[in-house]
Amino acid sequence: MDQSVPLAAAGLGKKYLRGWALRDCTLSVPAHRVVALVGPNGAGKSTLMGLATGMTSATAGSIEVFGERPGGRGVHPKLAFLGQHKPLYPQLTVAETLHLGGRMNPTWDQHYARSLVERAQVPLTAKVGTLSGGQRTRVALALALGKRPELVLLDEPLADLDPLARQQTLHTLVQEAGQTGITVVLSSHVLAELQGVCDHLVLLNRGSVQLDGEVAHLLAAHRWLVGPPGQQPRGPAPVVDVQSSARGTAALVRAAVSQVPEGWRASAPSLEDVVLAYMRSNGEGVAA
Ligand SMILES: Nc1ncnc2c1ncn2[C@@H]1O[C@H](COP(=O)(O)OP(=O)(O)OP(=O)(O)O)[C@@H](O)[C@H]1O
Repeated sequence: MDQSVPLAAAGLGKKYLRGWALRDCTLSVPAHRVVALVGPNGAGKSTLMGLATGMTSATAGSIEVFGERPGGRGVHPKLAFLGQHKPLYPQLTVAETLHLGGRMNPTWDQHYARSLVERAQVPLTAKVGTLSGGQRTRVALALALGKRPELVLLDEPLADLDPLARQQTLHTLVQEAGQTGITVVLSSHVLAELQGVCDHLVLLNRGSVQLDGEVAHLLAAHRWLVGPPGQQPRGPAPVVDVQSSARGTAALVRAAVSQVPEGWRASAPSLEDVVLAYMRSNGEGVAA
């Protein structure tokens, strides 16, 4: 029971009738970080968030939010969750929605919630049902953050936004996280936009944790090697994934800069390169 750790799981498993959605997951989300939760469709990201909020219960192992097991008293008071389907009433105005948020949350900060929608230029008098997808997301985000949580779980909150709205919403989120010190866990399939936004990464694959660490450490621990076609890089560096074509071979390896095999060129991978290589290795890549 460590109350300073926003989210921790040990041997966590969730089994549905069709099989295990999560299996033997052990992870610890550090405080004051923006954490990317990534993985292919069906990897177990939403299931993990459902377990953290107490919406569903574990079949095996344990999960704790600030040292407490979810369930019983409802969502932990320090936790806010925003799911793929934003829980907004279309017939209410934005101002009424925020008012309702205040009635439902004892820790509500009306001034802050209002400033978030105003900064996003969402009209307070507009009915929620008339807003664009992007505007609705900003209202839902204000509802989540207005509760002044210490941990926010966002399950693909940007999925229905255009690229500019995604960028602006992410920017707001990171800015708020930096200023308030909250921990944000954000699931997303758009890997390219996570670099520079997230400082910690958890990759789920087939219900298990495949990568879990600081983004800077993960990037420093991998190299992208390009070499002759039809060859594998030789040397001590463990290979995560290799892709070959008539033009050459590209491999992601776990290695420091100095360990470059002869005939190969090394470069720094992007976060997207690293995540995709581990996803392609289908759970069999070398764990970082
Ligand atoms: N209520 C449920 N009943 C039965 N199986 C479920 C249920 N919810 C999820 N699953 C299964 O559990 C697995 C993990 O699903 P989950 O929604 O957690 O994955 P995800 O990583 O969030 O996927 P996506 O990226 O597609 O949203 C999938 O195989 C899914 O079919």
